[in-house]
Amino acid sequence: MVYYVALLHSPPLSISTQRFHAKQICINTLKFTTNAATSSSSSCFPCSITTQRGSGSSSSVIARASPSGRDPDSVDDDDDVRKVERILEEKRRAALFSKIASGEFTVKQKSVLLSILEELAKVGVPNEVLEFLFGWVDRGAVQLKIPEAKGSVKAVRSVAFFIPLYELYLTYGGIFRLSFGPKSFLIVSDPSIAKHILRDNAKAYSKGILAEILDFVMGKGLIPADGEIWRVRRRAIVPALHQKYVAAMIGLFGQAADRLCQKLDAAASDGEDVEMESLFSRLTLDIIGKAVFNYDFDSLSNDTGIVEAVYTVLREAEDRSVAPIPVWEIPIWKDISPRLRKVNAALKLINDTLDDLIAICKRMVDEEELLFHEEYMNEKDPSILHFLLASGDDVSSKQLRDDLMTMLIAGHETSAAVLTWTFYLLSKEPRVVSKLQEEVDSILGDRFPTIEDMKKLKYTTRVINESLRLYPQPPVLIRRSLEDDVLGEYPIKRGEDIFISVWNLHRSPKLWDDADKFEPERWALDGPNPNETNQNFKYLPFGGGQRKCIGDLFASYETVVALSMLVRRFNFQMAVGAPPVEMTTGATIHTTQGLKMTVTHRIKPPIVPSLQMSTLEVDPSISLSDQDEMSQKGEVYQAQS
Ligand code: HEM
Repeated sequence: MVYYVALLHSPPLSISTQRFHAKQICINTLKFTTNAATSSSSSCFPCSITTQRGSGSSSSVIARASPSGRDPDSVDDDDDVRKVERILEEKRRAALFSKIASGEFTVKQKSVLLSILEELAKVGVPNEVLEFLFGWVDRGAVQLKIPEAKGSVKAVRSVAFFIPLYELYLTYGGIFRLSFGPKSFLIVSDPSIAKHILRDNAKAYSKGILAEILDFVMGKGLIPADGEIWRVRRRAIVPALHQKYVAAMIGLFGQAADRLCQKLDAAASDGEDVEMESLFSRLTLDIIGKAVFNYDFDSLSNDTGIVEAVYTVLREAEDRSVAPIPVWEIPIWKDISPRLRKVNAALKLINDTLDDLIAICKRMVDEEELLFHEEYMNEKDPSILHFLLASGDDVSSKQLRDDLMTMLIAGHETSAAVLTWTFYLLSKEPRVVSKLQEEVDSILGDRFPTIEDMKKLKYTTRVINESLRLYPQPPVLIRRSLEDDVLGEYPIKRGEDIFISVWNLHRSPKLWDDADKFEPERWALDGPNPNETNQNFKYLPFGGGQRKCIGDLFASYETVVALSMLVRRFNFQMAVGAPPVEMTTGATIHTTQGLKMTVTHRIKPPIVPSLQMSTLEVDPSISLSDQDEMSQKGEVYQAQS
């Protein structure tokens, strides 16, 4: 994710396996107003202890309360009653001190000073003296310190960085600090802290390191942007993904998936194994190019020019996110490094292409007579770019390019990774595949999927939901605190770099039954589609709060369409002799050596679609069997024999 993350790939973790479970109390916030020695009236009324949890902090305060609700000063003195109350009060305070001393709600990492105070309490130092000392102790000296894992991680050099973070989470809990020399990160794996950062106090956090890393390719695009630029761009872009647009995209998804099916047809017929990860990457590149700026990369059949440039830039972004030293920031390096020169040339080609597309689109908008309205969509070019230009979006072409590039990257690698890991998971669960095929056969038959089918393909959707739980893309969300804050029980300073480990949240044994098991049935078919809100931030497939993914529905439908169209037509198995499927990280989770599969036609495919794919418009209701059905069937059966 970040070049600093690569520090994880350098020196073995020397971690003390201390576990911290006790509750905290911010001792210096205790206000003991009931001092019998100084105020006879105040000592009459019992103290009630309240724990304030609103902001995530857990500071205890002692407030006075009158049991009768009467004004204390107006109470007639009754010496005996007051004596009893005083004794009770003394007892209560003594009990509280002994609880503090025992560490019941006290610090998880004690300062030396606090330890001394606790020892004094244990050996019977009078309460008055302790009260004085507790009041005198500096706040910082007794504040909770976040559990810390220090060290070096040579031992895990070859592992995707979020894997050791999981092990550390099991030892250190929902929030801990990971330090390497002077640099440190907070690792968050607790749903309520994630909710606080992403939603409740989102304004206090920026994208931090992520924005620095992605600057060369996304500039001030929606993912890295913060503050006012982000607000303005989000407001401009989100309306472009309206319902009518997403519905139109279903046709595009179907066509692109069908192109992939044709490729797989050939492979199945020739008995050739296929590398599915790269095919999914091409599928989703073709989709997002059309969907965002109406450009057909045609990467399923073409591997040069602009497609190569896109991959060069993507690889660079991923390499930078895990590089140990940011060499690209060294001025002279830019001129002498052949790799950087190649990256710059690729960026130039992409930018020039985007500029051309923007110019073409501007001309189209100028010539069309369509009035702009909420669900505006040009049927010939329903792209997001077209919507933005037609809306009169007043923005520099650099900003527009940054936004388009951001969506290209955000919507390409993520969906490809979801499909890759879904097929990997399915290869191990024939039971799930059978259920999936049964549903797809009965709902889709031989048609292209429509928007109505999206509601009906419930099990298919649950398979994607579950795949996103086990392989969240990206596995970690990055933030930096812009101001001091309190996370859970811990005060933090401005400028902290934070990783919210979605991987840990999604695989936590504390939050899920059989957390590592691929079980689409854990999501009820007739229940709501799981999201961060109804799962209370233990499930974050598309993030949450104000920076939540804008393409969530798009991506859900895209993956459901591709999955359903592929499994209704083919069976997929891991290829004999395929390299082991292991994970590595870039912006998303990749395999180390691809996902090599053997594809076979299903014995009884519903039908084999074979459409002309030149335009975007597909009448989704058209049954493929209406179109030259016999000849297509002939091809299938030939291929099978
Ligand atoms: C399965 C596919 C996808 C997954 C898993 C996914 C996941 C995510 C996640 C987790 C975030 C939040 C990042 C953060 O909080 O730091 C995000 C943000 C974003 N996604 Fe997606 N995404 C997917 C597809 C798409 C698509 C298709 C598009 C575009 C059409 C898109 C555009 C964006 C944008 C622009 C943001 C930044 C939003 C903002 O910061 O305001 N994503 N995505």
